[in-house]
Amino acid sequence: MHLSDNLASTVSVADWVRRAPKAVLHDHLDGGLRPATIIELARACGYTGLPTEDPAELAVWFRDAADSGSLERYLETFAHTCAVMQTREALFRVAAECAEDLAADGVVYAEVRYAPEQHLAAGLTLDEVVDAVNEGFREGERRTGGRITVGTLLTGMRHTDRSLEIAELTVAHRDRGVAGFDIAGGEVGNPPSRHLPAFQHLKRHNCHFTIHAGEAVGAESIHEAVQVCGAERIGHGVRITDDIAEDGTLGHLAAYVRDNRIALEVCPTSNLQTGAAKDYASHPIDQLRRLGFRVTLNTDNRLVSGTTMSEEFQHMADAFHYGPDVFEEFTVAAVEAAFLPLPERRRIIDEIVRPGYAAIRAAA
Ligand SMILES: O=c1[nH]cnc2c1ncn2[C@@H]1O[C@H](CO)[C@@H](O)[C@H]1O
Ligand SMILES: [Zn+2]
Repeated sequence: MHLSDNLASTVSVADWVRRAPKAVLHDHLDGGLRPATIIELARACGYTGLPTEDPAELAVWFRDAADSGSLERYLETFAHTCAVMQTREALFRVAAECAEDLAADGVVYAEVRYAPEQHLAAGLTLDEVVDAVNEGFREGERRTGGRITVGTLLTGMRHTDRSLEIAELTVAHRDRGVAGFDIAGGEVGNPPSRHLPAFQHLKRHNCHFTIHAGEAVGAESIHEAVQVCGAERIGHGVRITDDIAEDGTLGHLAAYVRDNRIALEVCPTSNLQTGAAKDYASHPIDQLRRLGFRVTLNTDNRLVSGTTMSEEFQHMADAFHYGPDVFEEFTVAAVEAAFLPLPERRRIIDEIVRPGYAAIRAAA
């Protein structure tokens, strides 16, 4: 089946869904650019590889090209976005617009990730990349009048050998806009344990990290991420269902993940595109939430997956008849699992998330 028909740009989003306060923990900076910005940046830097110079066509191109049933092909599309994100100005602009776009969608807290090593082609240093992105996010927060708080996660790529360096970069920039670390990229053949020195460095420095696992590879990848590497959250993690019997009985790994409240950063539309799930209605998110897992709902890549937080919410509302209570649960779960100091998490939940959902219920 070609999945485009299911994809987000065709969904009609209810007004309350747009207004609902949201938190996103899993959103890639280089997977969420505005199409018109890519085209302008490509002209400015002389990149001639774009498949089209029409913004609407470009948006459709990304979504369709990524809609392949394979994670590897999904990831190929990032060559175009990374190509235009090589200067201080480009990184600043993309980050500022990211904050604006998320805030306009009702997102009040975001952790946005990217791989600094993919932005060195025009001569920036790793530190300059991180500074440019952070400054862009501060500018974006300002433009939204403080309606959103954004932290970043620095991603090491699974197929390269720079993860320790990126872990060191994370520690160096912590408390200055960087909230934690992540590992991403093709999962097959690149188990997280390859990057053990990076995780050990982060642990030694009491630094937060999440790992993409259980997307293209099954439960063994999640086991490594949690038990060998020590991940606090799991990117995707949907294939934890490999360790859950038909009748809902949990195996030891699934029980460990649930009972330790290890958050799953679930991204339904992305899962449909990469073949990690068949369709929205059979997506394991509902089963996982019923079994008591700490489930969070995320975009993964707004451009590449043709989605937004509101659209992910709406797809789940359509598939599982979720109302405000379930979205409040997902949002509180996300803030509880955020790489933020506990008082700050509590403030966002008590002062923004709970009152926002109370207002939605009162208006219904
Ligand atoms: O769902 C995903 N699984 C694995 N890797 C991903 C996913 N989405 C994006 N990236 C990879 O992460 C890099 C840094 O942001 C992107 O360039 C892309 O290669
Ligand atoms: Zn991802």
